[in-house]
Amino acid sequence: MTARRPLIAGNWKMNGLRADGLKLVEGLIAHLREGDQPFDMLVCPPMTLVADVAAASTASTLLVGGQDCHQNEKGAHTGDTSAWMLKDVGATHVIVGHSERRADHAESSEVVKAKAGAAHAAGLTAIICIGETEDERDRGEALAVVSGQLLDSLPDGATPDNTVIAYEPVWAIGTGKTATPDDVAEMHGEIRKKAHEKLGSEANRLRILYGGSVKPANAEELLALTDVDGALVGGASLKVEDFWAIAKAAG
Ligand SMILES: O=C[C@H](O)COP(=O)(O)O
Repeated sequence: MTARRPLIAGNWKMNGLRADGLKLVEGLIAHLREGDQPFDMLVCPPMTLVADVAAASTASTLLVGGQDCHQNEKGAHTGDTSAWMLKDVGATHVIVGHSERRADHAESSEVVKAKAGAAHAAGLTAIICIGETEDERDRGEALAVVSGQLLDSLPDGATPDNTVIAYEPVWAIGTGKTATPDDVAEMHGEIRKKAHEKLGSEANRLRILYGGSVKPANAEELLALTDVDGALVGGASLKVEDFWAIAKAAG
């Protein structure tokens, strides 16, 4: 059995002015300094705060990431940010293919794959998000949709050291609904099985996070599942004590 260190990642989405973000990070760092923790903790603030949060975290174990990157290194892409720029200001990770970007910006798995490849080239770990809609689940297509997204979004050169997968059923995001532990266990098992097609036995080291209304009340049950190696948390990552309680559930 391969030991995988849990990753507890917070996606702040489009939330947080400078003072809020820095206060949140200060609270998390204070907790991290309480002692060695059996998990990695990552925050992904909005682009405006990545540099400040990274600077505030340098003397701690808190990791910092972006919420998206462009697939190119530089160029005429107004409003976009490259993986190299994130790396330059201290990020170590970047989320790609979040369902909100797939929906709001029509990002296909092909684009997500290119973004993950750019993240790797820049020296960042890509957190590739995959997940089915409620209609797809109702039609019995969840496993097929998620497997397809996984295989289509994983770039060549992906390894468990530069890639994390986040399974986020779209219908569970920000809704208070969570997939049942049985559904999550089945999906994560399937994702690992499919990952073997691309990564071979290295897939046993791949971290697969669950995301979708994770909160202190359900974290322990979800994080105890065999193939759940952490969480990608939205709303509850905006409160120090809630996010910390979720992380502690991983220990
Ligand atoms: O990236 C995080 C997910 O979209 C989950 O968000 P949520 O915890 O607010 O449901």
